[in-house]
Amino acid sequence: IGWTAAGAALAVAAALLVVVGPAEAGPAHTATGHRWITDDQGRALVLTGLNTASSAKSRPDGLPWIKEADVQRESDALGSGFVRFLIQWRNVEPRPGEYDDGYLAQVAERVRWYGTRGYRVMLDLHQDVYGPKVKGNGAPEWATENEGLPVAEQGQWELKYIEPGTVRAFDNFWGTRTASRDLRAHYAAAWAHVAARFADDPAVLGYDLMNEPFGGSVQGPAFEAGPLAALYRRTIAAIRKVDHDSWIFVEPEAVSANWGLPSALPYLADPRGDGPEARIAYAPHLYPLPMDLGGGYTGDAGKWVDRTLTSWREQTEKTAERLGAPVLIGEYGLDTNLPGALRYVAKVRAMADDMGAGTAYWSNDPGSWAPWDQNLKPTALLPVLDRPEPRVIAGDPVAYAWDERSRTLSVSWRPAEGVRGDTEVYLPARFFPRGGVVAGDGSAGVWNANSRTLHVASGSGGTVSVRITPRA
Ligand SMILES: CN(C)c1ccc(C(=O)NC[C@H]2N[C@H](CO)[C@@H](O)[C@@H]2O)cc1
Repeated sequence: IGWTAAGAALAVAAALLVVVGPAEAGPAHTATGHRWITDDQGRALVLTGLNTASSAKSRPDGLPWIKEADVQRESDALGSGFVRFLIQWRNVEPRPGEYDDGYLAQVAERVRWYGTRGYRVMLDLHQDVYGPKVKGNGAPEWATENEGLPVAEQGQWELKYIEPGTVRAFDNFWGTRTASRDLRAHYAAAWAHVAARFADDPAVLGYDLMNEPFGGSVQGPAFEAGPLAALYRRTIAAIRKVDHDSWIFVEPEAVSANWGLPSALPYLADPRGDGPEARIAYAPHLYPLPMDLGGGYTGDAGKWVDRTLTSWREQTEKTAERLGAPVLIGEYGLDTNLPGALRYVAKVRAMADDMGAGTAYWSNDPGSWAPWDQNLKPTALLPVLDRPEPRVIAGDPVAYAWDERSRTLSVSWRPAEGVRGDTEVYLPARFFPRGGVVAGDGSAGVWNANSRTLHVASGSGGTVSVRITPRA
């Protein structure tokens, strides 16, 4: 059976695992007490942005299509403050043990384009289908041991993952078939080299260790709790030797977690410390398989998507709690020509707000998935992504939610010891042409027209709750 058919069965099974119910966010609440990624003033970060860029997978230079002006355009159009920036192992380590610091200098220049505009950057060592030698992207040829086994082109790109050559390359990478070369040592060392380069870069928030991990012949809990967790532990240790403070993001196996199935990823200790000192974050992707069945987000397909969202949230929060980790949805997205697509994106953003999770939409590459077309003109997706949202919250977030009907952004938090600065909320021009008015606790707010952010000071003690509406 095709991968999608098998996947559909899995996704339906996952959806049945949960009590029937919509994925609608409940009363706007976020899980207080759960972990947050914080800035150097101790404020909770609400990370919202795009994946940049799928084009890096195939370009020989391993870089995204953008120029600096495109970063400025995104900042003006979306007010986003976060980017998941794709980089390639083939460009980091073109020959075994030899690192291309010219490539990292090119990456650093693009990081600066984002950093000077207030963005935080997560570097994603990206792979799909292992690497170019097996018709994928990511790994260098010298690290691709497919032993001459074939990889036939497929109508659906995902099916290349289960071609003989690809499975063999993954098995030899993970060392689960024979005592092959320790390619995992190279992978951890490559990350240490990247981390040493960016450890002191104020714009780099952290590192996404591997995009959508795949276990080859070993799947599910045996993979996640086995070779995947072992590689993560090895890589975390290597990074922490050169970078004490950056966040380290770990992903579950893609073919289960993307679709709302459970992850068996175990707790991963951070050498920098446990509990509040740990800086390990959980970064799953969200792609409800019923969406791929062509019905978009309408009718029965829409109902199955909602069940998948409910299952996905339940499994994600279970795994994040086990890891003691904040959640960042590293990828979500779809072809916005599908029926109901924009309603789906809005629902994912509302769910992420309700979870207190960051989001990186897939992707910024011009086209039908993106907020801009091939001529860089805004698509109907842009206003759905360009929504009022906190950027930083000066304490322990209790809840935040945007209600389009009443044009009200509600934010509540508990001021916390040692947290300095204001709560800053982003107010897009389409809803707040002249900024916002604060009702409830907190100060009247100070408007920064450049960044389109309203800065709200909060008193001490108790819970601060504010409702922000457009200034007349
Ligand atoms: C069979 N396997 C292992 C598999 C199937 C499907 C996906 C996928 O859809 N991924 C979703 C998106 N993520 C990548 C980039 O990370 C995009 O190319 C996919 O659309 C991944 C793996």
